[in-house]
Amino acid sequence: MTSVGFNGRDINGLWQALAQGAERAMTASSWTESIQTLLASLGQAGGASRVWIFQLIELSQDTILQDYIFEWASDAAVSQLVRPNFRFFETALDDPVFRQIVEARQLGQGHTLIVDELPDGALKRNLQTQRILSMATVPIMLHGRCWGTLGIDDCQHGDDWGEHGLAVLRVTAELIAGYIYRSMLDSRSRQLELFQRVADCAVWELSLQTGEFWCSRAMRLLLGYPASYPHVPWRRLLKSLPDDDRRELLRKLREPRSRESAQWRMDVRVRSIKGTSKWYELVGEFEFSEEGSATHLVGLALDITERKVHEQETQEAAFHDPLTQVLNRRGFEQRAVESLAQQSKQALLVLDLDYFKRVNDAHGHPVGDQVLVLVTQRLRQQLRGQDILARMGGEEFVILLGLGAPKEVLAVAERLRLSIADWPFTIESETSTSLALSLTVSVGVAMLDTTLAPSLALSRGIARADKALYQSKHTGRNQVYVSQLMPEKESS
Ligand SMILES: Nc1nc2c(ncn2[C@@H]2O[C@H](COP(=O)(O)OP(=O)(O)OP(=O)(O)O)[C@@H](O)[C@H]2O)c(=O)[nH]1
Repeated sequence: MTSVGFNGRDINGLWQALAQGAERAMTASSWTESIQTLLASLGQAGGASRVWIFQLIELSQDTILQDYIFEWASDAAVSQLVRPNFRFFETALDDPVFRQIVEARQLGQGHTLIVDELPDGALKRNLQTQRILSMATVPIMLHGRCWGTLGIDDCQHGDDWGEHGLAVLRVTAELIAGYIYRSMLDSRSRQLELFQRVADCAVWELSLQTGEFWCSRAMRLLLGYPASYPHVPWRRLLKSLPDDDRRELLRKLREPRSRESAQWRMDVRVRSIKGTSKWYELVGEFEFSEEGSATHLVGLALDITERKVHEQETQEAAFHDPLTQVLNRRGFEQRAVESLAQQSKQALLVLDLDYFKRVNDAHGHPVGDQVLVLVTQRLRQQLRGQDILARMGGEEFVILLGLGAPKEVLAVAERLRLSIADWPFTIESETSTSLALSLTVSVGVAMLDTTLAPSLALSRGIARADKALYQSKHTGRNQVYVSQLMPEKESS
């Protein structure tokens, strides 16, 4: 290998200095210190006057705006970093040689110049003002674009740095690009973590082709993994979802996508490895290959547990009776329709306390309230898990029984009636002695026509059970009346 470059520059010495500089730069406390270390190694080994970095700020048709941001100088006398004319300095591109150099730099090309050999013009004058005899420059490329320029000035020798000299500079520029890139990533990830903390969200990315999954530290923490945990596999994440959420998620991922329907969202419950469950809103956007097929889904996971709990509480409140805690009319209708859609044989019972007004009138509304709570408890004790009990309003209750045989339905209705009538309700009072109140209930029964749509079967069933209740009330109360056990006989 050639150890000496053009005009006696020791290229091997330069490589060696670069390698040593890069090693020292690894232990530097910051990226700027790493760069400074490299520049110094290069400058000293190359016998240069200055090694510098200009950052490209803006390039237009006619001018280039740059900033002098790093420098190693062999001597304070040749240092230019602190000079005000190098702070955000704008240079016209009217010198053809300079324009050509700037344009070639954008494409990644380096240059070596001997100032005396340059044609007269702005560039030559400019370099002569700085007393430069020879120089070499290479671009620092980031993401394929020219981020800035690394240059080496020699104010003592007018030597060509040659291809070997440029090669050393190019490798140095590559190392510098690595430091800059790392520092950018570092500060971006800090910003990201901060954003995620403030917004209570995490970032994730899924490859639709390989199933490879990446999630930010914030998400690993949310899932209960230690911050240092390197990678949460997609399969493991899927396992932490309840079955129905997992099925829905996979289904939604398989839906065909186009660039016009790139947006994606879903609410899921996720169990952390500590066993706690949380709600997340996943919002994402598909990325596409050049051929137009979806390749990745990239998105945010927002913790919406509080909102979901609140929604559930609001829904609970909207579907339940606050006094007795059983379903209200709305809740009953919803649950009953769901139940009818699943189970065919069902009977409907409407129960209304007899002369309940007297309880309120004699003992006051609060006592009436206590009775309603106790009545609900007694009714519930007679029912099975799949039966649906609701308070329709006032002192009226409704029950959807998961039974179809008329005899069994009647037996339950009778049992319910007796559970109220058979023994008095004891009402404890703080101010007076406890009260024992005897009550009875009238019951109307209807078998549901399960050949009808659930909501129609239900509304017709309620109407018939109401009629039966009316009959029960007007023929003496405290009894069970059955509308007609077989719905088809109703019209006869
Ligand atoms: N304490 C209390 N009373 C209620 C509540 N809702 C309705 N009521 C009362 O229930 C009573 C119902 O009276 P009525 O409709 O005349 O019926 P009843 O006295 O039970 O007589 P029958 O049904 O004909 O046997 C009224 O006094 C209502 O004020 C409630 O939430 N709490």
